[in-house]
Amino acid sequence: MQVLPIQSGATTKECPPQGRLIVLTGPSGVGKGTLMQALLRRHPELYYSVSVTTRSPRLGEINGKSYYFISRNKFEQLVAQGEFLEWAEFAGNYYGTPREVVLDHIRSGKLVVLEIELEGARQIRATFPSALSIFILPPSFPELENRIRGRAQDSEDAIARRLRRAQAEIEAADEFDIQIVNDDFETALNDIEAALFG
Ligand SMILES: Nc1nc2c(ncn2[C@@H]2O[C@H](COP(=O)(O)OP(=O)(O)O)[C@@H](O)[C@H]2O)c(=O)[nH]1
Ligand SMILES: Nc1ncnc2c1ncn2[C@@H]1O[C@H](COP(=O)(O)OP(=O)(O)O)[C@@H](O)[C@H]1O
Repeated sequence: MQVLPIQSGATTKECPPQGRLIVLTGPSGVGKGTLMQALLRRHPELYYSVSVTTRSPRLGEINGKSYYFISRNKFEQLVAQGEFLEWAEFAGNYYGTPREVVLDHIRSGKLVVLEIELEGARQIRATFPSALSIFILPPSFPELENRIRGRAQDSEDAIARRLRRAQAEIEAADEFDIQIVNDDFETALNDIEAALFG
């Protein structure tokens, strides 16, 4: 007996585009931002959600591109108005994902990618069970410290806070759908692509 394919190409084309939320998380300094930039360069069709933060801009960061930089008062006002899909406090600053713009892009069929810390990623897992969550791991803890120091953009105090938090974050890796070790950069990038498009 001949087995026919279940779906023809024509049927697939008639389906409405399927939007999805993708979450990239992992400890500070593991390379999430660098991986995300490379991913966006290779796949301009992805929609990257620019977060809102109360942290001060680093050298070269542009308001509206890296983050929307706002005051704590303003952030708290936005929280009270329910403007965030998720938000968290990290190393003394607030970070949040704007709700409406993300939902609009998912509704219009886009793959929407978030690069956020652990607490926010947990909130997304709870509220969006269909989201794909990817946890990026460092090859080792000393290498993570090297990367944070190598970036040379944080004070000693901020580095210490990030490292303390990183240990606990790494222990949460298994809560997420996929774990990828960012040792060789190209390999890690290919692994993310495989998770998204493979
Ligand atoms: N929950 C949450 N975390 C965010 C958001 N935007 C960025 N983060 C995370 O906040 C942490 C600190 O970010 P940042 O100050 O830019 O430092 P870096 O990513 O460690 O270089 C990182 O783990 C980011 O992924 C957000 O909208 N929500
Ligand atoms: N696979 C890798 N091997 C070596 N260094 C890396 C790798 N991936 C990222 N880095 C470097 O590590 C540092 C931290 O990366 P970053 O993307 O800022 O991390 P995060 O966004 O997770 O805080 C940067 O200097 C970046 O160039």
